[in-house]
Amino acid sequence: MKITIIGTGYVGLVTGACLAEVGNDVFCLDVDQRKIDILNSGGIPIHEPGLSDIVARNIAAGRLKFSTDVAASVAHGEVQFIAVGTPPDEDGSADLQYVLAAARNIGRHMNGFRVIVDKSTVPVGTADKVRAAIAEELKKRDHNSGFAVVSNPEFLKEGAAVEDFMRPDRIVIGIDEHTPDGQRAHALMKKLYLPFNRNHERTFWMDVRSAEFTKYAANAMLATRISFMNELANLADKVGADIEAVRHGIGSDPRIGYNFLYAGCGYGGSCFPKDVQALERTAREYDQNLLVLQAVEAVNDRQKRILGAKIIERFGQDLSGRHFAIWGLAFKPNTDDMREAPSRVLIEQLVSRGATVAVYDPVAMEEARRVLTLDFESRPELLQRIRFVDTPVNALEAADALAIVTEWKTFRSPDFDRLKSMLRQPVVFDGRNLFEPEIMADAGFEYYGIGRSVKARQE
Ligand SMILES: NC(=O)C1=CN([C@@H]2O[C@H](COP(=O)(O)OP(=O)(O)OC[C@H]3O[C@@H](n4cnc5c(N)ncnc54)[C@H](O)[C@@H]3O)[C@@H](O)[C@H]2O)C=CC1
Ligand SMILES: O=C(O)[C@H]1O[C@H](OP(=O)(O)OP(=O)(O)OC[C@H]2O[C@@H](n3ccc(=O)[nH]c3=O)[C@H](O)[C@@H]2O)[C@H](O)[C@@H](O)[C@@H]1O
Repeated sequence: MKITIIGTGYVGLVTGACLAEVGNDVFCLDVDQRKIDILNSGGIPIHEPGLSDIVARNIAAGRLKFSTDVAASVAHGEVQFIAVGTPPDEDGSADLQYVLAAARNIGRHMNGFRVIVDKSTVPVGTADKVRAAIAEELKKRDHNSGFAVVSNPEFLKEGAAVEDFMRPDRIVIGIDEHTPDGQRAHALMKKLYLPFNRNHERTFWMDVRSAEFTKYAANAMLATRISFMNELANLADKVGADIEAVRHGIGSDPRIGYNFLYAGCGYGGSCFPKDVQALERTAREYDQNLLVLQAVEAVNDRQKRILGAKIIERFGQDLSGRHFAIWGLAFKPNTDDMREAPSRVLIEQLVSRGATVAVYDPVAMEEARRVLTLDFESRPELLQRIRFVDTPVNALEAADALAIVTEWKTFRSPDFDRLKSMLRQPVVFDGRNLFEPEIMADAGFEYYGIGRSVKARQE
């Protein structure tokens, strides 16, 4: 099938590459010339395991193209995926300007039946706005090709995006099928996703609004689990319980399960923070307050400061003359994405109190340098206190303590003797509970996990 993907970011690029991989002829559009140039010269603008192989293979096979040519992109695909960003607006609602710009472009150029698929995460009711934007442009041109707007939210995780797309838990498709155009869209979407349903049927067909809502409900539920555990972890620290033991104890109940219950230094990324806010905002438009989600957000804001708070409690409010090593900058492992990363909050907490930091991440160094330069644009003297180093060991030199923010696999089994000898004091703040408190204590470390206070248990 001929497919167009509008927006060649994390979701658009993965969707385009994976749909090409199963034999479709895919045209990827982006307004960012730099991104398109990188892709056309054989590069990949993001770090995503497995993606560069798929992209290279499908470019070579002639099934995957990248361009900034809007008219050509609309002419290409009978199915047009909108996968542009939906960042938070000032009031927390999803900013739909990119989605609606994409829709208007389709209306301006289409010359035949088109299925427009909202892949971006968009609030309930957005498909109606997309439909209206396209209809308005068609009216201006006095043109009346048929079209249908479909919701097909994406559930992939960064760092595992290719695997998640190729082997999804579920495919959610919302179509209002009461029109012939809707029925035609159903047939096309069914054909498109056939290769992903071979092992067993994974598609859930529903109305458009329910599909739009499903995406927010999924992210809100996952964020809730994390904040719930983080809040309990902070209590566990006080009462001398071990949140990891508690996770095992409750996760064994199949109604609860083990996944997404890891306490840590807060969730980041481009999606949980903005999607929780956007759902709250939607509710307010309907005079409803989502009290649980308000708490989820507040707990997460506090949790992102938990490592800094523990460091301040240990070393005092004034950190001048102190130096800290930070391992992990990306918001999660296997990505270079720094959006809403907890590392940014910790770094700000430390350098604004006079400390210097040496920071290391296996893949996000370049992106971290870019993002932190922007974070400290108005306070360049604080940026001077950040040293970017090229190995985890180099970060440790003369540090008063090590703080771990991202659970990269390479951090899991360090040479503890070397670690101890390089740190000025053997103090470790583990924001992702990578290590066992008892083992760390036996090895002579002063160890602070999240919800795993050994000290409290020993007292
Ligand atoms: N990043 C993730 O893991 C996931 C993201 N989502 C959702 O997917 C959507 C996209 O997210 P990302 O891929 O992370 O965003 P992104 O920021 O990586 O990519 C968006 C791309 O759209 C391009 N763009 C903007 N306006 C355009 C236009 N009018 N025409 C063509 N291209 C245009 C931008 O230049 C950018 O390259 C968001 O709604 C997000 O919530 C959903 C599931 C997972
Ligand atoms: O809508 C989206 O963009 C995506 O958002 C998340 O994916 P992602 O943000 O890529 O990464 P996650 O693995 O969900 O991690 C998000 C954050 O939560 C944190 N986390 C995750 C799990 C956990 O148990 N504890 C915890 O603190 C991670 O460290 C990370 O900062 C969802 O998992 C995807 O299903 C969804 O498609």
